[in-house]
Amino acid sequence: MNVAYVALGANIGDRTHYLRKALEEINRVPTMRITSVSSIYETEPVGFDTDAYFLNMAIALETDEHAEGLLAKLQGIEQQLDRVRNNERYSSRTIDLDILLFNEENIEKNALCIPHPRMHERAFVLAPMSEIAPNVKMPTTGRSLKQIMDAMPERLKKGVLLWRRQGQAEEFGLFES
Ligand SMILES: Nc1ncnc2c1ncn2[C@@H]1O[C@H](COP(=O)(O)OP(=O)(O)OP(=O)(O)O)[C@@H](O)[C@H]1O
Ligand SMILES: Nc1nc2c(c(=O)[nH]1)N=C(CO)CN2
Repeated sequence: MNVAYVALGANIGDRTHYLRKALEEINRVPTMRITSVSSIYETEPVGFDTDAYFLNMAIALETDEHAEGLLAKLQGIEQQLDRVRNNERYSSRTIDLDILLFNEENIEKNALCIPHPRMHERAFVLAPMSEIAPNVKMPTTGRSLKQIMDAMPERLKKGVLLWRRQGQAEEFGLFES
């Protein structure tokens, strides 16, 4: 059994619909089981210019898939949930599912880098991750996610606001503790 952490992001369309559907679709795959779900944060877009704010969250899951298999399943769910890809570096999306960590593995392939190479500099990833995995360490540096979040400059954190607290989103079902 493998343990993976996945970041979810949505900034166009009915954002909560897409987050909820992504959680449902992940849990429907027989080889994947969600074990924790963070709060949802509303976050200022980072790295590209748009007025469409994101909803971001993170989940932990157990899976029998290896990392590439998990990526393929998550990409299938992105496609099913209206994700349109274009040639731009970053663009708005109905749903984004990124693998952050997979056990304590370091993977550096063209199509798959784990830990996710930009996770340590993204408050929209670290805020939800430091709720569900505060003591989990980056296999690269040995620093815990909470340590990294706490050390992050205020200017990077200020675009990340708690939007719906963990456990208070009944319609997600999965939030029930
Ligand atoms: N850890 C990872 N999780 C998901 N995709 C990854 C990962 N590492 C590499 N990739 C590759 O990145 C490609 C682009 O993914 P995507 O379009 O979701 O990027 P993005 O979310 O826009 O940007 P970012 O990677 O900065 O979050 C995917 O096709 C996938 O092969
Ligand atoms: N706030 C926010 N900004 C982003 C996000 C995201 O999920 N949230 N994802 C990106 C590419 O993955 C680029 N910028």
